[in-house]
Amino acid sequence: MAEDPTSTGEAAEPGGTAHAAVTVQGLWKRFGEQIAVSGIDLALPAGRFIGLVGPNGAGKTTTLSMITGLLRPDMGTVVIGGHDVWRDPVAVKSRIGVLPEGLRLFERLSGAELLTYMGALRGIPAAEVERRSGQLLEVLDLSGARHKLVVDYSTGMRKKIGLATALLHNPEVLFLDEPFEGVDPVSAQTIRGVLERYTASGATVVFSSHVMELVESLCDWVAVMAAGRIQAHGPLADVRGGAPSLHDAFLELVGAHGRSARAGTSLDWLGGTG
Ligand SMILES: Nc1ncnc2c1ncn2[C@@H]1O[C@H](COP(=O)(O)OP(=O)(O)OP(=O)(O)O)[C@@H](O)[C@H]1O
Repeated sequence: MAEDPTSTGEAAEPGGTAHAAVTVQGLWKRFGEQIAVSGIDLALPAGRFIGLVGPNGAGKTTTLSMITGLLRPDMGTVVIGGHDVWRDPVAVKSRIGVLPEGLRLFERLSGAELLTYMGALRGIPAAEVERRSGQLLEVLDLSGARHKLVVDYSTGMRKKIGLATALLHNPEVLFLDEPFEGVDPVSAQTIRGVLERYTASGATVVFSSHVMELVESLCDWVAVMAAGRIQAHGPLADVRGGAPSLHDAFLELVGAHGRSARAGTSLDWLGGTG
C-alpha cells in the first residue's frame, strides 16, 4: 500500500483490525540541516508482528525513539493506548516495553539483580518480580548466567536480558530496535520464540531491521522507510505485491535496484592483484 499523504492515521488496511495500537501523525525531526524524519503518518494495527524496515540512515531509530518517548519530535503526535506519548508519558510508559539500539544497562548488577531492580522501578510486587524473572531467565536461556554481572554478558546475552527487562511488566506494545543485530542463530531462535508467544496472546511487537528475510519470516505487517519517509505500509503480502520477495520489493521501493552493479564498475581497481 503506497503511503497516502492525506492519511488520517486510522488503521484501515484491508483485512486488518480496525484498532490501532500506535497512531503517529505528522511526525518530524531535524538534526541541524539533516531532516531525519520527514512528516510520518502511520497507524500500527494491534496484535500484529510489525516490521519497520529501511536502509541505513532511513530514520528508523529516530522514529522509534520519538514513538517511545526517548526523543522529542519537532512536530507531530504519537498516541498509544489512547494516551499521548509526550503529554501523558507515565501512562504510556506503563503500557510499552522498549529495547532500544545500544541499550545501556546497569553493568554492575547481575542479570537477576537487574530484573529485580527493574521490577521495583515498575512497582511490581517483589514476589511477582521473582516469579516472572525466573521464568524469563529460563525461557531466554539465561538461568545459568543469572548471577553473572551484566558487564560480562556477551552481545546476545545483553539483547536477551534487555528483552527480559522490556517484557517484565507485561506491556501491550513492545518496541525493539534491531533486536537480532549481533545475535547468533541459537539466541535469535530463542528471542523469536518468546516474541511469537507474546504476539499470540494479542500483544503488538514493532521492530526495526534491515534484514529482509527476517522481517519476511516474522512479520505480518510492515512499514518501509527511506529518506525519512514511509514509502509503503500495510500487510506483508500487500507491500510485497508482485515482487518475488520482500527483499526485491524493498529494493524497488527505496530505488536501490542497479546500485550494486554501478558500485562494481566504479571499483575497477579492486581485486587484490596489485
Ligand atoms: N543525534 C543525531 N544528530 C545528528 N544527526 C542524526 C542524529 N541521529 C540521527 N541522525 C541522522 O538522521 C538520519 C536518520 O538516522 P537513524 O539513526 O534514525 O536511521 P536508521 O534508519 O535507524 O539507520 P541504521 O539502520 O543505520 O541504524 C541519519 O542521516 C543520521 O545521520
